[in-house]
Amino acid sequence: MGNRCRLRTAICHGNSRRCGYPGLRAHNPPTFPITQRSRRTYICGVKQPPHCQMTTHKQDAGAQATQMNMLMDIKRGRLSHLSITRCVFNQLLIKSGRALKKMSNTAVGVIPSHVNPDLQEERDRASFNVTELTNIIDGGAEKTLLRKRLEKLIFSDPDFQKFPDIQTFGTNSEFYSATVLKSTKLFKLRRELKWTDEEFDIALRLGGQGHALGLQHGMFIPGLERLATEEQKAKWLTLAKQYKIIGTYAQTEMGHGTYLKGLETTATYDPKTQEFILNTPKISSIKWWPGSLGKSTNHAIVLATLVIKGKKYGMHPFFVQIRSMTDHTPMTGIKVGEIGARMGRMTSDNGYLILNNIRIPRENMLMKNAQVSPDGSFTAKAPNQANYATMVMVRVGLSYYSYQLLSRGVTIGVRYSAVRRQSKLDPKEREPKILEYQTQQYKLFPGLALAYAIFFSSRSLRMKYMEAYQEIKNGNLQKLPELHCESAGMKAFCTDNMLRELEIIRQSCGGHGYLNASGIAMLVTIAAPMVTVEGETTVMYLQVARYLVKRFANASTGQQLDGCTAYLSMDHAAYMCPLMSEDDCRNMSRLCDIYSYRVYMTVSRVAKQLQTDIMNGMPQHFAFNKNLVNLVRAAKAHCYYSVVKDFSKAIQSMQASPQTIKALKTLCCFFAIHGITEESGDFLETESIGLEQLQWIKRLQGTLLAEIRSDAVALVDAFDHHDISLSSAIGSYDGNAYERLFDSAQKDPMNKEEVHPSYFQYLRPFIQEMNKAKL
Ligand SMILES: CCCCCCCC(=O)SCCNC(=O)CCNC(=O)[C@H](O)C(C)(C)COP(=O)(O)OP(=O)(O)OC[C@H]1O[C@@H](n2cnc3c(N)ncnc32)[C@H](O)[C@@H]1OP(=O)(O)O
Ligand SMILES: Cc1cc2nc3c(=O)[nH]c(=O)nc-3n(C[C@H](O)[C@H](O)[C@H](O)COP(=O)(O)OP(=O)(O)OC[C@H]3O[C@@H](n4cnc5c(N)ncnc54)[C@H](O)[C@@H]3O)c2cc1C
Repeated sequence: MGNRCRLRTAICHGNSRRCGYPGLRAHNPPTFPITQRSRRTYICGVKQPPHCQMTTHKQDAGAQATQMNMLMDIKRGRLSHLSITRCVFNQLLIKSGRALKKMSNTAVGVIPSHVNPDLQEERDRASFNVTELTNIIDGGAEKTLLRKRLEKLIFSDPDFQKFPDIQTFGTNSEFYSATVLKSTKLFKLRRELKWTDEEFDIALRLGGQGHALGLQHGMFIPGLERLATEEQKAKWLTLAKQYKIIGTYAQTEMGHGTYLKGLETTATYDPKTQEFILNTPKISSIKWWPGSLGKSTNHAIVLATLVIKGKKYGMHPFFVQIRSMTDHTPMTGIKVGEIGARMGRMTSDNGYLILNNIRIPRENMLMKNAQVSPDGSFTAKAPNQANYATMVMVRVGLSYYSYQLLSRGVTIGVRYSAVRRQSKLDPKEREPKILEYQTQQYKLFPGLALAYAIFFSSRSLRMKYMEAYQEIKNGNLQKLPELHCESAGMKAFCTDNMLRELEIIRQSCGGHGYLNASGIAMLVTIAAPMVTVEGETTVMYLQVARYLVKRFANASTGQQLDGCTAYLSMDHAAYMCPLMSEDDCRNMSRLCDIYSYRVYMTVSRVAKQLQTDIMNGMPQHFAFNKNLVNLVRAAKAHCYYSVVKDFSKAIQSMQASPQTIKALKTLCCFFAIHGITEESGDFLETESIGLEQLQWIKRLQGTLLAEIRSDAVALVDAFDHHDISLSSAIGSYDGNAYERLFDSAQKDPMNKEEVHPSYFQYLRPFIQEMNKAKL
């Protein structure tokens, strides 16, 4: 109601005493029932003066002139569109004839075709060529063209164009249907157009959030590729790749997600029938969370503890049909469904699965790594952890996915900050863009730098993964421990920091950041589970720490280490902080040395403490638990160092113009020194830097914020996210944030009717009752 009054105030040129909101307090509410006829003449129970009663009373000349002036103001862009409702405007149209109608179309619900001048100004001042950086991110100019070609194809489809609105306003069920439609359309296009894997990957990324059938390509197909024998692949992988079957990866249970040795689902071998009998015997053993399971899939890779003649052989994968291929109903003995509403948008139909004496043929155990022969003898070709291969792949993928989410978020935050004006810096000047405030830069630029850092580091991880995967496929598991450490560490680092920065960016958008239409709120909720899925952050950091402590022990015996822990075997005895002056703080090689020393000290201290505790008689698991916080600290330090190093190396080897290199170097340096200021306690405590160096670093941080500020919009433009992928009213390429916000509000189903049914059901009787009451 208040809003309505405020709107009237705006329309009446702020004459609030005559018809507006503050005047309300001076009036008594009407003491008669409000009828359809009388409704328009009363706003908040206040009888409106004639010039505000546009549809019910004849306008006088003055009121007409007022409306005409207002329309002219709107046309010139002087009046905030937020302050005009479509309904009031329609009333104006009826009264003011064709000439006015023409003008009004440019004002309400119509998004200008030009780029917001405030954003254009930012683009004009860029110090480097944005397209060049976009090409680097895409992997070359021809890849950018390929992406754009796919964008054009996919986003010309009205169903994809509608998707952002369904995401913002649809019910869970509508959103789920839209994601099924989206997945099936992309799958069909892939077949019809014979897309390569690369083209399909790009298409999936462009498709934005929510793929009901995402697990098909996310884990089901990769699971079959990694866990099935050649014979099994010929049978099922082909069906899966042709979408003749739709599947998921069902590992987590209600009682256990992290501790895989604790899984309670059993696959008991029956040599008489040569079948496995699958059971989820207790409430805690119900499969719980698998994506696409709730409503979409008809098959699953079910991870279960193998039992032969009463003996347990650890977790193994089984190929199970869960729904009928004719009517999609659950197979006999299976109960399956959705697990319920969750935080934010449900980007997949996560499900539960109960298995009650489900018999599957012996051949349905995925036997690449271990076999059960018809008589029930068990043989393993690889350690049981080889069955974790699908998870390693997804962890690598999630690191890159963190880049995608964060780069979208920071695009929204930076563009919005360039078009939003608020408060005063110089009292004589107009209100500045909020991007001018140093504190705003401090909210946005760590996320911007992190997005680039994650991009380059996850790209490097992907390359290492491809190399190692080829060897692992051929049975050489030598690189597996390091790959596990790096993928677990990057997954934890990227998702954890990405989520933190996204929430800060959301807050940097003020009130609008809380609206779904902003796009940033949605990104935060989509990012939230990423810290949990595929290995919870702390658990993953502890896997890294375990590897670091082992490698430290190796290095202590004089072994020369290679790979990501090589620094542990370097001689650090003569370490001195390499920063001799403030200028040195821009030297990436010196900053990397500081990081390397900090990790070395953190790892060595916790490793020595563990050793002392064990030597003093503490059982190993107790000693480990007593040092968990410091172990996680060591793992985080290791990961930060790796990412700084990867980012810096990528720039060193980059073929690009000096201007682009300079912009990236500034960002990389900012990323490194930001990490030091954030954890200055650790850096000081380990004597990686001294107090004086910290002061230099903090001073430089201010300078770098100002340097990045002038290129901030160009740096986010270089990500080149399509407006449909961004789904953001405040972060679109044209920067017409207010018009898009208003336009979006008009699409809210709540605005379909002028008066909500609850008014007639509850509010009107209540108001009437209150008006009849004596006191
Ligand atoms: C877009 C969004 C898509 C989202 C999709 C999400 C899908 C999912 O979430 S699927 C479910 C994912 N589930 C998980 O990630 C479970 C997490 N838990 C685990 O991975 C394991 O239980 C873990 C790593 C914590 C512990 O492993 P576990 O074997 O039980 O015991 P642990 O004693 O720690 O390790 C034994 C050895 O295996 C090694 N190891 C552990 N994991 C791996 C691995 N993945 N690869 C290679 N080696 C491994 C350890 O380093 C250790 O080696 P060593 O003995 O030489 O030190
Ligand atoms: C959106 C979403 C999608 C998912 N999709 C799938 C899917 O497709 N397939 C599937 O199988 N699963 C899926 N999962 C499940 C997911 O993989 C698990 O939730 C995840 O692995 C974490 O396990 P948990 O829930 O058991 O957490 P828990 O392990 O119970 O974690 C709770 C807390 O305990 C702590 N903790 C646990 N163990 C240790 C330890 N050893 N040391 C120190 N601290 C510890 C953790 O740090 C955390 O703080 C999905 C989950 C979500 C949220």
